[in-house]
Amino acid sequence: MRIVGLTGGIASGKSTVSNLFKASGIPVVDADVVARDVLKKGSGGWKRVVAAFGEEILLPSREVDRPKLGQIVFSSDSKRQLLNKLMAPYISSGIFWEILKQWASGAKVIVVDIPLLFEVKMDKWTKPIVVVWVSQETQLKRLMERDGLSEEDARNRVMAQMPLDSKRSKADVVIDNNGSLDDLHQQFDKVLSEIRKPLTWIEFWRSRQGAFSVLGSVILGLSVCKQLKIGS
Ligand SMILES: CC(C)(COP(=O)(O)OP(=O)(O)OC[C@H]1O[C@@H](n2cnc3c(N)ncnc32)[C@H](O)[C@@H]1O)[C@@H](O)C(=O)NCCC(=O)NCCS
Ligand SMILES: Nc1ncnc2c1ncn2[C@@H]1O[C@H](COP(=O)(O)OP(=O)(O)OP(=O)(O)O)[C@@H](O)[C@H]1O
Repeated sequence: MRIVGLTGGIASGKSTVSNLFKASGIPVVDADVVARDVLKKGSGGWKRVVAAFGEEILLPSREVDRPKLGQIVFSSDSKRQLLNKLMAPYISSGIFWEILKQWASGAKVIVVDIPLLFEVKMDKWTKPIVVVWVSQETQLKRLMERDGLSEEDARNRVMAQMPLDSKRSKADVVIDNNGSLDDLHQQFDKVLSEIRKPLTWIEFWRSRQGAFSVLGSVILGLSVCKQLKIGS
């Protein structure tokens, strides 16, 4: 099994590339989707975040007012770090379970689409690391167009992440997404051939995917035993 790390900056084009992986039959674990579930009303993450930020971040439905919480955390490093600290355990375990489910269903390659790959140290578990890179000018333009943000709000969100050039320097594979969608598709085809090659044994163990496979086998084995009530 190969766990591919897909990252970039906000609005750099990760979801666009994710959709190309899905269209090629490769399952994608989307960290943003996992993070949304963590904040679902009544969940453990929701309780911790509401306790820390107060009920003013809730809509009348008592679901989190996401734009409002975004405004709070993307304009204050300390509040963003607090949110990350509260949510990180739930996000990491959620990503782990999603990968395990895909692996148990026989997936040979799994892509993890995660904006904060380096920040949450998921880069240790993925190979290759694919970074979708754009210039900051393109990034701000697309972010403002897509989300209807002011330049200040867009810049706050961009500055809340590790600089994209730093991520690019840590990448195994860089997709330059400054061009058209056709240009992106051409680069994607090269990436696809790269990730379909099996990992060498050294890559398998060095990227901790060996450890993941052992851990996943133990957990799956225990859940099968529990279901069959073996050893009870
Ligand atoms: C603050 C929240 C509620 C704002 O929600 P909103 O719907 O407006 O934005 P959304 O979740 O779609 O995020 C848009 C993009 O913002 C960036 N982003 C999100 N959270 C963070 C963060 N903590 N630090 C830096 N960038 C972030 C990502 O590139 C993401 O793709 C939301 O971003 C959130 O819950 N963030 C904390 C969880 C997290 O860290 N998610 C990143 C997964 S690795
Ligand atoms: N090559 C391209 N040319 C023009 N527009 C693009 C290109 N790639 C992506 N876009 C557009 O730019 C915006 C951001 O792309 P996308 O949503 O894929 O970024 P993302 O990295 O997933 O963002 P986020 O971090 O918010 O999840 C979208 O509106 C998308 O349609």
